[in-house]
Amino acid sequence: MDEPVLLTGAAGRVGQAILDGIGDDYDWRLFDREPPTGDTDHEVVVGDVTDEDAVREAVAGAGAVIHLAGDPRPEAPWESVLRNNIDGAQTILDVAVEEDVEKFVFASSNHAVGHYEPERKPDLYREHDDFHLDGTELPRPGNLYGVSKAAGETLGRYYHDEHDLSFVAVRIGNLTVGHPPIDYERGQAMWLSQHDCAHLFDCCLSADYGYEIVFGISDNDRKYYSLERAREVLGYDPQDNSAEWDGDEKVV
Ligand SMILES: NC(=O)C1=CN([C@@H]2O[C@H](COP(=O)(O)OP(=O)(O)OC[C@H]3O[C@@H](n4cnc5c(N)ncnc54)[C@H](O)[C@@H]3O)[C@@H](O)[C@H]2O)C=CC1
Ligand SMILES: O=C1O[C@H](COP(=O)(O)O)[C@@H](O)[C@H](O)[C@H]1O
Repeated sequence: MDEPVLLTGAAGRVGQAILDGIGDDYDWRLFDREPPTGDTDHEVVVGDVTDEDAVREAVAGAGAVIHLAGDPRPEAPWESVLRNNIDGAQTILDVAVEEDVEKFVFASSNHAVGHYEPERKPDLYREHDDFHLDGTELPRPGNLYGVSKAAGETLGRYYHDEHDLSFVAVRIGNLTVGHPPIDYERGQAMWLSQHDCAHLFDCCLSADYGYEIVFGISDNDRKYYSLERAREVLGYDPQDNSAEWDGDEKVV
């Protein structure tokens, strides 16, 4: 991609994982309401994703947007997800279309489908269980944060259908850097390693697609999210698996 890639929420955990992995591979423009704490060689715009003027400055000339900025807390209150996640997503999608952005990558979440779990857990989190979600199922959010992520996916559907924007929602599992979550079966089922995270978002920038929903997890034996669509459409080829770890030690 010749044009800059706008990375919103760049100062956060997922943003850092992406920059650590593929920071040298694109011409990045970073956007966050928090100024970067360390030195960066990348262009930086500080602003709020609900501020249309700041968003326009950030989006102008970008070929693609990875939109991470938002409230990531599963327990976040409605006021916060309404503003930061739903209004923020609509603001930047609208500007992205006006500014002729080609691809829009949206950080959705496992919590958009969290209510498939209560009656199936804990078996669902174990290798022997064969229940899988594949991204074609209806959202069943497990909390208001999940509702905001389902709303972001639906906003993307609208901007794709109405304005032909290429849109992919990545339902990120549990990004944990260094090793999978310890003593947490749900987290091990949906672990996304730092390496696989950067690779997946790289795929989202390189592949051609119309509207997609994929799951953003590593190739964990315990997984109950299918990786087929991410493999087929994006060329995602995850290298990590929480089963290869015993606590914080890699044993395979
Ligand atoms: N970390 C994870 O395992 C998962 C993350 N996600 C999603 O990925 C995205 C990034 O998550 P993390 O990096 O973990 O969160 P984080 O809290 O570490 O980073 C979010 C960044 O967005 C910025 N931000 C928040 N609201 C903003 C606003 N209104 N305007 C401008 N900047 C704003 C914050 O300053 C922060 O730097 C979020 O949308 C989250 O919902 C989804 C599933 C799992
Ligand atoms: O969407 C998110 O999901 C992960 C995993 O959820 P959890 O409830 O099993 O911890 C969470 O860690 C992350 O903060 C959140 O943004």
